[in-house]
Amino acid sequence: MSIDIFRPDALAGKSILVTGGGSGLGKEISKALADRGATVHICGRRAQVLEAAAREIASSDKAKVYTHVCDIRDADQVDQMMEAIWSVGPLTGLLNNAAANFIAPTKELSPRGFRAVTSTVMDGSFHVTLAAGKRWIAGGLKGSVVSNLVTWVWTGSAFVVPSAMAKTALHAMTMSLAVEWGPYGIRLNATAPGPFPTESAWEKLNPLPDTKSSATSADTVPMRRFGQMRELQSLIIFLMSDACEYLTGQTIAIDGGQHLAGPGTFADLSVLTDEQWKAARDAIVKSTERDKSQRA
Ligand SMILES: CCCCC/C=C/C(=O)SCCNC(=O)CCNC(=O)[C@H](O)C(C)(C)COP(=O)(O)OP(=O)(O)OC[C@H]1O[C@@H](n2cnc3c(N)ncnc32)[C@H](O)[C@@H]1OP(=O)(O)O
Ligand SMILES: NC(=O)C1=CN([C@@H]2O[C@H](COP(=O)(O)OP(=O)(O)OC[C@H]3O[C@@H](n4cnc5c(N)ncnc54)[C@H](OP(=O)(O)O)[C@@H]3O)[C@@H](O)[C@H]2O)C=CC1
Repeated sequence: MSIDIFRPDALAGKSILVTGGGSGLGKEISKALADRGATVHICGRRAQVLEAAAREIASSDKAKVYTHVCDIRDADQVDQMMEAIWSVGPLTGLLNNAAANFIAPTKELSPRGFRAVTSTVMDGSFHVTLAAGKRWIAGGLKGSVVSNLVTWVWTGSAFVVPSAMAKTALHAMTMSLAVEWGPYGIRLNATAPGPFPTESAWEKLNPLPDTKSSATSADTVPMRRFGQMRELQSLIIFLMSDACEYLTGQTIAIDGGQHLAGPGTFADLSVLTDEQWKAARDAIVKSTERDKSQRA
């Protein structure tokens, strides 16, 4: 079980927008931010979901939580939301967390299917980042943007191609704007979580129990377990805090090593017994001795 190393006031005075904060990881992260003293704004397309989430987030503390019905694919709606937020007070942080995804053979995707994912993940996150960034720059304010990405930004992934493409675009945005907006004191970082099961993601990525992918299995993770919410919460509290002001442009994997344990590596040998390792060594020594005996 991971421990909580943060003071209750670690984020006092911060005001953070979590897109897609009404469900899944966004809601759990919002709770952690509010618990550390941040004012939290959450947005999504479903008013009822947001209201229920706000009650949960606020109940964990005397937190200030604001809800905004906003489809981030629409830049005008995003701008109206930002005006409403700034009328309460400027943001200090933004978590790009809202996403759309589903598994599908790429050859079956229609243009609308492709855009359903990319317009949310890439366009939507860009609209929100730009709307916050230009207000920070105009006001001479610092800001911290964190985007929840995925390890496919390094590996790609079959059968979720629009998501892999759009998340990789945000990885590029993170590196690019870290440089362009660094002089204004605006930091951009990203997380690349491994499997942290949520209802919605598992419905879209794991719809058939008998054909479960290794991507959503704990067996393929070197740590042999799913991520714990506390672990992702801790990373994002840290990135949103003033503890790491020199940290920018980075995408940080938090996946128990899963993306490093691909089939092109020897990760699967971790199941070998001591006896099998001894037999392997004996076989290698034998082959080396044969090679040596043939040398001049
Ligand atoms: C190790 C684990 C890593 C996990 C990493 C990442 C995880 C995630 O990001 S999980 C996030 C999951 N959450 C969501 O997806 C929530 C939001 N999702 C949605 O709103 C819907 O599921 C949506 C993506 C389908 C978008 O909804 P909407 O904008 O209302 O779009 P439509 O229903 O009108 O559909 C548009 C278009 O897409 C086609 N389509 C939908 N589902 C599929 C599918 N399973 N396969 C192929 N195509 C699909 C649909 O047919 C429409 O196209 P047309 O038929 O051409 O009109
Ligand atoms: N769960 C996991 O294991 C992993 C998740 N991630 C990433 O973490 C993030 C959260 O995932 P998770 O919590 O599992 O998924 P959820 O589906 O629970 O969360 C997605 C959220 O985005 C919101 N959303 C979707 N489309 C829009 C839109 N157009 N405008 C505004 N809000 C929108 C949804 O609300 P509404 O439908 O009401 O609009 C929902 O609250 C995603 O970026 C995902 O890619 C990355 C790696 C692993």
